[in-house]
Amino acid sequence: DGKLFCPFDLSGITLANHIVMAPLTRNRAGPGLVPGALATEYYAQRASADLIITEATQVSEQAQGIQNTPGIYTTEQAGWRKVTNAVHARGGRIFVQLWHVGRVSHVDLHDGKAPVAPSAIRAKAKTFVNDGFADVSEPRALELDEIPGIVDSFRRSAANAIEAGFDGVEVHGANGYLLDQFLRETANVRTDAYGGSIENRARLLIEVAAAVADEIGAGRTGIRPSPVSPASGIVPAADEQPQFNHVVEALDALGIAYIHVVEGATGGPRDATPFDYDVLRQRFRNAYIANPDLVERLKAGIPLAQMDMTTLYGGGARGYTDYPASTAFADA
Ligand SMILES: C=C(C(=O)O)c1ccccc1
Repeated sequence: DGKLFCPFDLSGITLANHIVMAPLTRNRAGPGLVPGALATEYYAQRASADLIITEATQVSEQAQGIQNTPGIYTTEQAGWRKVTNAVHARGGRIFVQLWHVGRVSHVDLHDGKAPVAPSAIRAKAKTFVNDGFADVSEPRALELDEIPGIVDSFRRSAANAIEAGFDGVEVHGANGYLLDQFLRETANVRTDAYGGSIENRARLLIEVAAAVADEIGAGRTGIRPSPVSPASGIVPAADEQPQFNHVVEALDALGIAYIHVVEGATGGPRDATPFDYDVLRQRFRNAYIANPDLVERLKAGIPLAQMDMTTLYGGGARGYTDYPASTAFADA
């Protein structure tokens, strides 16, 4: 509809186009779970999207669920500043996606301690630890008095994000991770204020969103939900509409900048809708990894490079920073 390359006002932040780089886990964090040595180049190469949402970034040690994913809860992890400076130097904007995996984790990442969850219900899912796939571990239910600490870890990480130069944060409320686990009857059987009804199951997500918005401003706060996705062992209820109607209404009341909805299954088939999302998703999702200059290619109608599926997660420059920008512009 011709808006793709038109400017866009995101709560006072003027974006040059309607193209956003989606959060993409790449498992290349360095020791101390700081952004990897190549992260600055990787994100700077893709700054023309004008808004980048980083890979999921954990808000505490407890929040980690896969090897080599970065954090933003220690002083050392303020190393993100190199990334934000490089993206800003190219006129781009960048939000960090704040993540707590909850039960989608493994005891080997937590010195033998059980991962946490709304209830002690193990996900039928695998994670990647010790350089291999393994079933996620049996979680323990969070005590009621631990929940304020979870909210606070998001609040503090949001403050760290602004300190590190990010333009805002996206709270990861999707894909079967902690905040999504609380939303689901099949993962959350609590009988306290955080379970047993639509409002109670949404309480933690809304408290986190409110704390982040209070800390850094609603206009710098986004949320990612995934209403019907079965990702990470989540079993959606037969009808998730009432639950997510409530979530969206409560988030809207906070005045946050955006809601970034996963439509259909994460990385899988979309719901039966009159619009074929699959073509768009394949084109933009794959393209973003393999085409650092996606915006320019789309503008000029230059064919898109295809991504190498074997170098998505972990490793070094191959399949990360070595995708070339198109030379067609040089000839033009
Ligand atoms: C953070 C992820 C998500 O939101 O799905 C993720 C994690 C591991 C591999 C791919 C994606």
